[in-house]
Amino acid sequence: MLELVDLSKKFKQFYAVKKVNMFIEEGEIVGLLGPNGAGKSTAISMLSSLTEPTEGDVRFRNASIINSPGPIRKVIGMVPQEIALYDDLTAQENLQFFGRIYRLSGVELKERIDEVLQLIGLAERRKDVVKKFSGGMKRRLNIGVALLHDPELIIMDEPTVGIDPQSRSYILETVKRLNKEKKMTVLYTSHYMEEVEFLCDRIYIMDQGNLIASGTQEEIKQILSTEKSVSIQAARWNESFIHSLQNNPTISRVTTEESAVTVIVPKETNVFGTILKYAEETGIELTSVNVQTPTLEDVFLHLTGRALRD
Ligand SMILES: Nc1ncnc2c1ncn2[C@@H]1O[C@H](COP(=O)(O)OP(=O)(O)OP(=O)(O)O)[C@@H](O)[C@H]1O
Repeated sequence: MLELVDLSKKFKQFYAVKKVNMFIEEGEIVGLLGPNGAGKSTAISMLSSLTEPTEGDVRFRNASIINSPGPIRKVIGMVPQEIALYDDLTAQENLQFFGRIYRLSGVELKERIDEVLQLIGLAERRKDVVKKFSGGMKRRLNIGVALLHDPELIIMDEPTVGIDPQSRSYILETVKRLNKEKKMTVLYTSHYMEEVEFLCDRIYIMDQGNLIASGTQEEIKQILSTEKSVSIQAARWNESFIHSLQNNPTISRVTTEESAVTVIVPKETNVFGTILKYAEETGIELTSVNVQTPTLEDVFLHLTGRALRD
């Protein structure tokens, strides 16, 4: 359906997106994962024909969109990162306003608004002004606007940032439903790996303008097939314990969080004895030591040396 070919965007001397190649097939949910500043918004702005690339091409159903963006604009629904709604209008009035921009009117517009309000779970709040809405409700209405013209392809730019868990899971379930019931193709960008793991058939991972991994979840996790990650939990940590782990040559990475320390070691290594020994030497009371199946977060850490949410 959509193909990005050696796509680049340069701002002065700085590449926000560098030679990115991607494809999206009809009916897929594709995830674009990367930390803040990775280049996700710039990439989707080019693939939806809002920004012109510096180099490369975007092909929609085998035709370049650079000089003829008409066909993609007709079928695309874009959910921007920033909420674009009128605070003093009701949910329904916002949908009417944006519906007219999509050239919908009369019975068709009314039916589309009814369907969208059901989909985003705001039918009962249709007559309330948006300024009374929670952040999550505004996000849902923002998604509703992009669904008004019944797009074939919807692009969502971090649609769950800064909202309550309930709205977040509502949005994730809605995306799944749109894909399953309406066969909508979805490109979902996020810096939350668990969202992408939950939703997506295939995933692209970007960092600093570059595509650093792509494939199904299983394929991406294969990158770590020679390593395993071990999660260590304790009530308190001390620096000597962390230093001992960092100085151990078989441990390739140590990540410290409040409640857990994670180490990456070669798959065949038995690291339990070493961890117990360090804990004893440094007076740490361990509560658990577990080998974990790798997550996309681990893969990102492995490829870049940084955590996804740094
Ligand atoms: N118009 C612009 N002029 C100059 N630099 C820009 C412009 N737009 C984006 N950038 C830079 O390009 C890089 C990629 O930004 P982009 O917004 O695409 O990242 P992102 O992955 O979407 O991250 P975020 O989640 O923070 O939006 C950033 O370093 C950003 O500062």
